[in-house]
Amino acid sequence: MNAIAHAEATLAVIDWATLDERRRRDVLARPRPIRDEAQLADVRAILADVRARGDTALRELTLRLDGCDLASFEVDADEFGVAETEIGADVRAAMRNAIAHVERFHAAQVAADIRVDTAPGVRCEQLIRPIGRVGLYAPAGSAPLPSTVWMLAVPARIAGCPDIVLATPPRVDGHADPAILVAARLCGVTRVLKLGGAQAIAALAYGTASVPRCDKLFGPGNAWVTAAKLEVAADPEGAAIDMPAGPSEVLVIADDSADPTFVAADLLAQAEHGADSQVLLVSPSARVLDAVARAVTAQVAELPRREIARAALAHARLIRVRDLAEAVEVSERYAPEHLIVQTRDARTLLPGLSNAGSIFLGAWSPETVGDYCAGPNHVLPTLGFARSFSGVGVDSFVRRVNVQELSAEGLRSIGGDAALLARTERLEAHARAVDLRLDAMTRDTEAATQRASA
Ligand SMILES: NC(=O)c1ccc[n+]([C@@H]2O[C@H](COP(=O)([O-])OP(=O)(O)OC[C@H]3O[C@@H](n4cnc5c(N)ncnc54)[C@H](O)[C@@H]3O)[C@@H](O)[C@H]2O)c1
Ligand SMILES: N[C@H](CO)Cc1c[nH]c[nH+]1
Ligand SMILES: [Zn+2]
Repeated sequence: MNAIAHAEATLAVIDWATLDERRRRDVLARPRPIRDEAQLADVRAILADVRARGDTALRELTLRLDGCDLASFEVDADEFGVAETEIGADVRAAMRNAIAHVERFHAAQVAADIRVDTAPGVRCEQLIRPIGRVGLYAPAGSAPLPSTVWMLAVPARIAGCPDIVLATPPRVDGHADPAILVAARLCGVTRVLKLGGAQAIAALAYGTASVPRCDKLFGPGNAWVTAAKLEVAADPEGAAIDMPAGPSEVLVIADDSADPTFVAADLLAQAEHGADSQVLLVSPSARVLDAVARAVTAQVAELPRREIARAALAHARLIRVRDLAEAVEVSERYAPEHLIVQTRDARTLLPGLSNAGSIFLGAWSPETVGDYCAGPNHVLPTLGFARSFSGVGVDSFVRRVNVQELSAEGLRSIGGDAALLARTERLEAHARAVDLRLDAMTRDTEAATQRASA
């Protein structure tokens, strides 16, 4: 192990070849997003309180956890108006550009209804129907994230969701972050509630006198938000959720052609999100690993959020592998939220990569552009869920409704199979629902034959 120690942070290079299987598992392990049973108990108490006492509980929790006493959670026209004056024309223009790119990418995701005759007279359809009311969450604890507003609201609107509600934590002065409000307006979201944490999720999932109950909840958040989302998703009376989202993650694969200052900057971009951000560099080049470690240590000192970034760097992993094929293996095994490939011909690695929320190819594709304005979504699976979940997209906001319409000919052709298969499962009532109809058809045919011959 080659350690580059500095006063602020120690970035140690781990040699993958020297690790046994158990150590490899430990190196790639993530901390549990929910700290312990006590934190889970807190979240459950908040959910139960909001269910039992509605707005009164919300008001008390908002005072205790966000430090402000709100008579109403809803952002009114005046507050939207003030927000507009606080955000410069340049920022608004950049938001408009970002929203346009995100719209362009997501518009291409729209799926069409399908209609297939699987056998003569057996018409099968799949209709795409938007979810009725969706609840979006834009984090604003340690840093307000207006970009999350367009990443959620744009696909919701493209999907055709008729009712979009946004929740975001209030500041101690009782106002919502102005950039979040401007972003909401630009996306056509007019209902914004100043609620944060588990209490926001409880209100959106169960409804209160002033918060409408939503069918599905979307968006990232801290451990309280994530735990609350998982709880309401497991409750049949709660709400569906997009995915379990945890702290931000980046894994960079770099070869000896990579610019260490670019790689360091990309690692720090995720590290500054939170002390629990997951930051990994995998490279076959000892020189690059050492140079990146030095560049990280130099760059972090210049950052306003350096203490947060340093806390995340304390558990960053710099892994030396045999070659790029082994780097791909490590990345596939880790399944990062973001994967950055800074190698000579980055695209050649793409066929071997599938366990990642979002992939950034080449030196000119910083992850930052994906966070804001390239077009794809930034609400992505973390915690290894990139193995089985996709990021948010238009399909997250719709349901596929199946339709089947059979003619008599259609039922004649497949009804016998259905009845036989039902009896194989010992489900007699299922079989009879078919047989009754086939018998009726036979009787009708016989009656028609008799009439014709009379
Ligand atoms: N995976 C993704 O796609 C993605 C995208 C963007 C952000 N993120 C992550 O989202 C997270 C945002 O977290 P945040 O904290 O900045 O904002 P947040 O809005 O998620 O949480 C703030 C709220 O947490 C609640 N809270 C704080 N301390 C509490 C306590 N002790 N008990 C109960 N509730 C408490 C408060 O009500 C507060 O309103 C970060 O971890 C970031 O990495 C993930
Ligand atoms: N990187 C975050 C997702 O992990 C998204 C984000 C928003 N703003 C900046 N970054
Ligand atoms: Zn980010």
